[in-house]
Order: sequence, then structure tokens, then C-alpha cells
Amino acid sequence: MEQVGEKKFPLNAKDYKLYEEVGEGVSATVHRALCIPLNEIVAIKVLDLEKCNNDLDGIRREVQTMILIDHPNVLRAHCSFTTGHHLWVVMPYMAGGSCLHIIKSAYPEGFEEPVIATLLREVLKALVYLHAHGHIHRDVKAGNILLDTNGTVKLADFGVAACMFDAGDRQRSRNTFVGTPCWMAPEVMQQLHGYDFKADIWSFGITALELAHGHAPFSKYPPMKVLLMTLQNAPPGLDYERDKRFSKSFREMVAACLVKDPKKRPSSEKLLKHHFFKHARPPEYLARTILDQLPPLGDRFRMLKAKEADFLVQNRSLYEDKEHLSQQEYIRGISAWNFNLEDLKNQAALIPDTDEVSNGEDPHMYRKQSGRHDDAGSPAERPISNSAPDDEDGLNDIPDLDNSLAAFPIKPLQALKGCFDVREDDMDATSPCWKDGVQSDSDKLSRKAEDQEAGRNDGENPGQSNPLPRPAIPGHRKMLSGPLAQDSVLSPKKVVGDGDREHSQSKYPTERNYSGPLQYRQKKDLREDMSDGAVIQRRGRFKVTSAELNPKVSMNSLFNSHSGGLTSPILSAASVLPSLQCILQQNTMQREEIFKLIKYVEQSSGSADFADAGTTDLLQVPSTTVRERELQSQVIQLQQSIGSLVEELQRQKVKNFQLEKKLNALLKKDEKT
Ligand SMILES: Nc1ncnc2c1ncn2[C@@H]1O[C@H](COP(=O)(O)OP(=O)(O)OP(=O)(O)O)[C@@H](O)[C@H]1O
Repeated sequence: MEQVGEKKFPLNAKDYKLYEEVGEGVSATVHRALCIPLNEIVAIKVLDLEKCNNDLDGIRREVQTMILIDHPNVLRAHCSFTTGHHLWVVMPYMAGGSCLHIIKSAYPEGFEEPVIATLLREVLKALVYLHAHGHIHRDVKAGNILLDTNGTVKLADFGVAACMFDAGDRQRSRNTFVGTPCWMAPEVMQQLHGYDFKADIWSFGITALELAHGHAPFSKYPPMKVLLMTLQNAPPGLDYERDKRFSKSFREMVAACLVKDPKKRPSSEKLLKHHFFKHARPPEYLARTILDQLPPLGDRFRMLKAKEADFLVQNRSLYEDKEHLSQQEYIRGISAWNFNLEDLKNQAALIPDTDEVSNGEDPHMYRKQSGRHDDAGSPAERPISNSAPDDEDGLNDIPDLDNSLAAFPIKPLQALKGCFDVREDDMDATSPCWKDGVQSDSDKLSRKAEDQEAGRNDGENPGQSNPLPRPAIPGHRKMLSGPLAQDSVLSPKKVVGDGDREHSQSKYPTERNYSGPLQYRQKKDLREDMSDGAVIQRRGRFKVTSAELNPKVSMNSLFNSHSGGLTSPILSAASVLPSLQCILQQNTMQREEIFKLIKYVEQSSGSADFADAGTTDLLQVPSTTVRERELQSQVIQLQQSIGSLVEELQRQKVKNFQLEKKLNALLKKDEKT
């Protein structure tokens, strides 16, 4: 139980009356509420501790930070306490809502420059204070800039903040991958040398663009693509032509923040002296301009949610395919999450085009262009409308991958397999090779061979995108570790965790269906617990696993799944030999494709930035491929020798049996004589 401030805010839920919901984040819902004894309207952030599991550390950190800080531009908590299995954080009610809400409700094209300057100066004052006290906010974005009715601006959400002066775990946390991809500084993504306050300056620059355009750069792309583009492309910025309405000083301020080398970015203190902020007005200006005509926050929040639901219903045809639904859910879900960078970098290179992930927008956006790129909002970020694609959304620095990728069989969703959690029904139900546990090996093999012969590489086949088969349990629906989880597109179920922590929050009871057979649940749990296939990280609704990348696990699974009713491991091993050969062949082909693509991306980019961006890591792929191939051929050889040993054993058994028979006959003869 914690309490700060002069006013004594009660630490008992009975003393508060919860009103409407006014916000929703990855980890919590926020309500307007009345503090009955003080007769004061407050905001209460409600976190379900039962679903937070091991994320308690993160929550404690957020609350502690919120209570200790003391600056007019930083949202400070009044108090916090637990009630049942919920943690309530009581804070001042910011009736204007977040800048993101305001943009979505009334300013889809972004704000005017004086408004931006005013907002940003207040945020920057908050950063100067936080940095001076050793905090890195790590999640600066429009969604975390809150306004009061009088125009007061406060930076909120310390869910992922880190302290520069901390030792131990918190210090280590600065080497982790935290934040929201579009706003994330390249050095945070790279995780090479850790990062410092300057990471907030990058996010501040991205937030400036978000306020100017109504959405953050790259926001319509999936996180992996955002990673690749942030690392590989020139930094985003204000464009001379497109952003004519903005001043030179604004362009310069943004450019100063969005420098890839953190050392070259100004400190928050220095940035505050930039002449752009001379355009800033007093906070009341915000109340007069952007807040004046807005409906109450609760109504706005409800309208936005309804619009979002409508949008999804109207575009149902687009999302009828579960794959689209998963991707939509996934785009909507990116808010703040951690993941394994290496896995994602590898997966990002496989995303062939964005027509599926960009909500049916220009499928040919990977056109060759020069100069700076710009952006467009994702369904999650941009105001909801059914408008035509924005032609200005060209990505200048993205090479034309169409031809190269056309040959690649994997669709984005499948490309993510291994990074996220997936239910089997997210995957193509017509998978010829591994769909059905009761399918015979020879059947599988012949269908696989047919597919290969026909050159069928349509990307619809999970077996092709991930050639290693998964455990099959005859007669049961399977829960597999793979790509995106799709519970319900309208369900804000969220699971949060970052390595050592896990947190989930579901507003509606549309949880993943665990009511299936126990056997199948155990199987899934077992897979999660296996060291080789363990969930590496969990954040948002996503999980990152290593199982999919580890042939050993899948081989083991293969042995289990194919052993069927046979009791002899030797016999089951021998029976899977043809399948193993088929898999090896497929795997090799796909790995070669991947390698070609990585090479292609590198050559087309040809920029020094890309070398910085972890090319060396990507170059590890061929050596891994070679090693994996060697290992796999060793496995095959071993299987072959096991197979011949089995045959030899059978021969010896037959011989033995015949000899025994002869011996018995001789003995009987002997006895008679
Ligand atoms: N004090 C407040 N007054 C009014 N609205 C608020 C307040 N605090 C939060 N909100 C609203 O609730 C939303 C979610 O809150 P918050 O960001 O703290 O949750 P979260 O789970 O930490 O979110 P995320 O991790 O996605 O940033 C905010 O974006 C904002 O719109």
C-alpha cells in the first residue's frame, strides 16, 4: 500500500466509484472514477494481478516511478493498492485524453505546428526532468502524452521505464528490447552496446512526426518490417515537398532527433533550447484549439472502439481469411512488447509483400525509390476510414523485392511462424503433409512428392513454410507453437512478458480455448517447457519461441508423432526415414531461398547503414545452414544405419528361429531314438 501527496487518498476500493472506461493499454484498463471522501474525480488504472504472473516486478517499478516523480509534466500517481486480485493505481484524471485519442477522433492528418510545438515542449520538459533523475522513459509516443481540460500536458506510462543508476536486474534491463517498434531507436533494436537517454530523443523525434502526420512512420507495417526498415533505411523525417506546411526549424528539430548515431543526438536539455520551441504557446492554447470541440473522453473512447468494430465488420471480407484476421490482430496489438531480435530479423527478411498486412493497400509498395521515405498509419494507428490507399506512402528506400520474393513460398503470416504463438486453425487447414495425425507416412510422402513435382509453392502450406513437422495427435485439434495467435479480432486479450515476466489481461472472456482434451494441453505445455522450444519472450499477445528454429525438437516430435502404436523406437525411427529425407530436401531448398533473399536485400541496399544494422548477424545464416545441413545429413545417415541394423536384426531373428526349429526337430528325433 502506497500513498503520497498532501491529500490523503484512501487506500480502499470502497472509497472509489468506478465510472466509464476511458483508456485501454497492453496491461490495464483505465476508468474515470470518483474518490468519494475527497469528492474528486480521478483516473484509476486497473491491472489484473492474477493475469500478471511474473510481471509484478514491472508493475511495481511503474508504480514506484509514478509515485516518486514530481514534475508538472509527468503524470504522478496519487496512490496504489490491491483489491482482490487487482492492483488499482489512482492518478489525476486527464480529461483531454491522450494525444493519440485526440488525433484519432478529430485530427487524422495531424496537428498544426504551433500545437505540435506546444505539446512537444511540455513533453521535452518532462524528459529533461526524467533524464536528470536518471530515468529513461523508453515509451515516448502520442499515446502516452495526456492532456487535461486546461491544456496541461503530462507524460504518462512508466511501464517500461528504466533507471540509469540501477544495478542488477534493472541495469540489465537496459540491454533488453523494450518499447514500441515504430518509436524505437535503432540502438535499442540492435542491442549491441545498450542504450541511454538518447533512445528517448529518437522516440521524441518519431512522436513529432506522429503529431505532424497523424501516425508514426512505418506504422502500417508489421513489427519485423519496422525493425528492418528502421535499421536499414535513412531515418524518417519531414519532407520538403509533402510537408511544406511545416517550418524549416521544425524539420531541423526532427532531423536532429532522428540521427542514427545516438551520440550525435542532442540531450533533452540541449534540445529544449532549439529555436523550434520558440513557436510554443502556453498550455491554455491547447485547451482553446484542440480540446475545445471534443466530446467527453469516455464518449470519445466508446466511439473509437465502435468505429474500430465497424471497420472490422465492414471489411470482413478482407479479414474473412483467418490469416488476415491474425495479421490485423497482430498489427492492432503492437503497443509495447519484447521479442527476440535475431528471430525477428531472420523472419523480417522473409516477408514478401505487404498487401496482406497493410489492409489491402498498395501491394507494390516495395518500389525502387531514392531519398527519404515516409509513412502511413496502420489500421491501429491511423484514423479508421475506408479511404483509398495513400499514394504518398511510398517507401523510398525499400528495394523492389517483388521478383525475388515471388519465388518464395512463404506469406507473411507463415514467415512469422516460430516467432509467435499460433493455434492450428490459424494455419492452412489443407496442409497436405502434416495436417493430419492419422495420415499414413506413405500418403504424406506421396502427396508431398506430388506437390513438389507440380512446383506448388503457393505459401498456403505450413509444411512448406516450415518443413519440420509438428507433433500430431490423432483425432485431436492441436495447439502448436508457431506464429500469430488469433483469439478474436475484437477481443483485447493481451499477454505481456519479457523473458522473466509474463502478464496477461483479458477484458472479455474470449480466452484461448483450453477446454480441449487434456492430452493436447499437456502436449502444448510440455513444448513450452522444453528447453529447446521454450518460449523465449512473451509480450503483448505474442510469444517468441526457439522451437521452430531448432530441428532437434521437431525431429523428436516427429519420432513421437510417427511412432503411432509401435512400441519399438527402432522400428518407428526406421519408418520415418522417407519423411525425414523429404523434409531435409525441402528444408534445404527453403534455406537456399532465404539465403538468396538476404543476399539480395544486402546488395540492393548497398548502404553502410545496413552494415550497422546487423548484416553480420544475417550473414551467420549460411554457416548455420551448412552446419544444420551437416547435422541433418548425419541424422539421415544414422537413420539409414538404424534401418539396415533393423533389417539385419530381422534377418538374424528369422535365421535364429529356423535354427531353433531345426534344433527342436533334431532334439525330438534324438528323443525318439
Ligand atoms: N490519468 C489518465 N487520465 C485519462 N486517461 C488516461 C489516464 N491514464 C491513462 N489513460 C488512458 O488510458 C490509456 C492506457 O493507459 P496506459 O498507457 O497507462 O496503459 P498501458 O497498459 O500501460 O498501455 P501501453 O503499455 O499500451 O502504453 C492511455 O493511452 C490513455 O488514453
